[in-house]
Amino acid sequence: MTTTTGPFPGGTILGYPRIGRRRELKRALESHWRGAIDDAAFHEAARANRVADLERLVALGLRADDASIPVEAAHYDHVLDATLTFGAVPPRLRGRVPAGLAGEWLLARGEGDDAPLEMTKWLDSNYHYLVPELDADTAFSLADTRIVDRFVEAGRAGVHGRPVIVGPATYLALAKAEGIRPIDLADRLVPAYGALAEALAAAGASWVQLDEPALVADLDGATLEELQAVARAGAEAVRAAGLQVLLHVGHGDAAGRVEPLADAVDAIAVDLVRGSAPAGDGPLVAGVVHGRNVWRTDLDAALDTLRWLSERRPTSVGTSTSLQHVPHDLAAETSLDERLVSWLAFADQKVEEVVALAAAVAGDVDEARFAASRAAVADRAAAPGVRDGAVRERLAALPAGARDRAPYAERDEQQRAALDLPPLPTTTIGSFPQTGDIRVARARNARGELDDAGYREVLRAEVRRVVELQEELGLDVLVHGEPERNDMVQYFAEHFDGFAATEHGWVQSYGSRATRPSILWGDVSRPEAFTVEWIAYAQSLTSKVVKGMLTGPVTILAWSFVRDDQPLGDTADQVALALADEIADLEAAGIRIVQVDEPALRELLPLRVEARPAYLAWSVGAFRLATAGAAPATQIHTHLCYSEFNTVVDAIDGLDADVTSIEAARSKMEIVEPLQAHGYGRGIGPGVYDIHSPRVPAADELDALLATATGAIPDRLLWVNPDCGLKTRGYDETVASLRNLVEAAARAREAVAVR
Ligand code: MET
Ligand SMILES: [Zn+2]
Repeated sequence: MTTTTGPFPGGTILGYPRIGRRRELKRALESHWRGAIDDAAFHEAARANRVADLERLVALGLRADDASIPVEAAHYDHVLDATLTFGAVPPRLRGRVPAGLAGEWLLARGEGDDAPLEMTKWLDSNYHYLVPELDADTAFSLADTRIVDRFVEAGRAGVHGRPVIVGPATYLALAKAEGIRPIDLADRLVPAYGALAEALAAAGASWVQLDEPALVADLDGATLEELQAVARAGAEAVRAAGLQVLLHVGHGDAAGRVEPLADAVDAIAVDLVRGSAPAGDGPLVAGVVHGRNVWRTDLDAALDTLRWLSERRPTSVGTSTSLQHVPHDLAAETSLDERLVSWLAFADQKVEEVVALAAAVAGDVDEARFAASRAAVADRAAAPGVRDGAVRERLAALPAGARDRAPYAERDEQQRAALDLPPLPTTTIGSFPQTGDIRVARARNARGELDDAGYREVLRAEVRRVVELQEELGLDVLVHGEPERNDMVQYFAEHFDGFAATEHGWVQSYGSRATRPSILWGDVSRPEAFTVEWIAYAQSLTSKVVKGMLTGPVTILAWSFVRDDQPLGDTADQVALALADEIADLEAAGIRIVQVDEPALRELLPLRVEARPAYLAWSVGAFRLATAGAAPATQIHTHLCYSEFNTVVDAIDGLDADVTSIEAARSKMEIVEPLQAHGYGRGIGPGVYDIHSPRVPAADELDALLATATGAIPDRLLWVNPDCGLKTRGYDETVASLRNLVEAAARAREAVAVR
């Protein structure tokens, strides 16, 4: 049993996965959206999932009676929960958001002409939250009681829990607003937190967790002093209702950022995996168990830290962030290598680590558990594959210039001669619609009902269809369509040494969507070529040039669970060399253009300004290492999407790709101006077709976007392409959209020819 070492419980977690051990919440959401279940059935399924999780946390050893257990579990998104709780209806929907689930889905998913709230990545994670939309008329009140209701529900299940909500500083820092800075709405928002706290106090709550990760990030929308002032006001409003406040920052180094708030809160939860303890002697929840990665905690090292801290201040054991970023339970994995399993901890195992550490701090050391942790740490350090001599020697022996290609002018000349493309060449980003037939064939192949030869024939037929379609549409640079890829990272992980794939390791990406990140556990290399077969087959079907298609090192790291025993940059370089081998084989097979996608380049950008130059140096360096071996006549493309790239134009230039396609349609070509200002001098394809929507872009829309592009980018550099891959779209809308795109490019070509 854990004991209390301070005014706060001895051990806690800052949040838990909400999608359900078997993705029960996903199924409930999608059934409700389909109309297969009614509101009552949805609420019952969501309730059952929440209560099962609470019971699980108690069974794992968290105390049920002292606010150790966080109570949250949003239906769709925790930022949306705050939006609904405080009635922050987007101005464009004022007076039109129905009560209950219908209103929640309207904000989350949109309906007809009403777009949903925009979706953006949560801090530096791959989780997407719904961005609050505010304006000068936004008023806040306690408009929805879900936070209180869930606390009461937990009580009925025997758990005196700790309600969790995004704090006001972070809520406003992550919001967008028309005509006003969101942070300037704090005076209106804070009293609503007070009202919520009063309702929670009336329901019997003792502690409230305010999540304020914005305090450890450098964000454009507010200064640190402003964020601190708003966070303080929020905490004071909650305390005024008689509740105790746990301020949770997590997500990086809180030292130097939260000290001024110490007197306004009752405990601070910080990330000690990525940061250090803030100064002071106030109660700390020491986040020594990593909430964002899947490695087993080194319990000895963690206990040392905890003992040192607890001699100086009241200290509880915690996770570095919510556990929502890791899968539920390692025990669900039946096909992972046993040795690898012994090095890992998913959410449930991390809860057990917290409980064991809390007991140890209180003097009750579970020797067997500590011994097992020690053995795992030692075994992992020495295991074959974790360090591969050949990979390490190759990296250590990289010649000077291993990251440099020939000067662009020389490449450009050779590529123009080799490729013979028209001005404003048209292309796509790689994937074509993943049809139901392909998915069924893949599933049947996995179950052994369709043999490998049969599966390959289904895929080859799809490649034929995609090549024929592109020829018929008149695209200039063709792709094979990526039918063989379930996922643009997992497919690479499956073909590289040093990676493992899980069976049930789902992590929520947004709403009902989850991904299954691969685990990068060892030194990475590529045993044999794996994309060449598909690209070369596509090239054999056409006289037009077919682009090879690879996923870049940064994106492979960003969308996997990555080893924590060496710098990320070293791991990225290993992946880069594996990709370089693939590029060499593509060239040898006669492929003249290779695209290396880096959609996550911006996502991994550190939250703190001071850490950004080092990140950009290694990430850009890894891309260059992957591509520098290509012959000058081979055209290297890259593709960037999912983010606002305006702030990293230098890094985009640093990639030294010959052609960069970049998401731009929804932002109306916002990126072209910074590129122009920078004097960007290589090929660029700002996306003109927003593939995130089923809408077919109309001719005049495409003409307008292309006019903006041709106005800012020299004709000889401009490419015409969609924003991103087409794999989530249907064939009908894809064909219609690409037809319009090719026609618009032809019109733009004529217009630039007469200038
Ligand atoms: C998220 S970026 C996707 C790029 C990939 N080549 C595709 O077309 O699907
Ligand atoms: Zn993309």
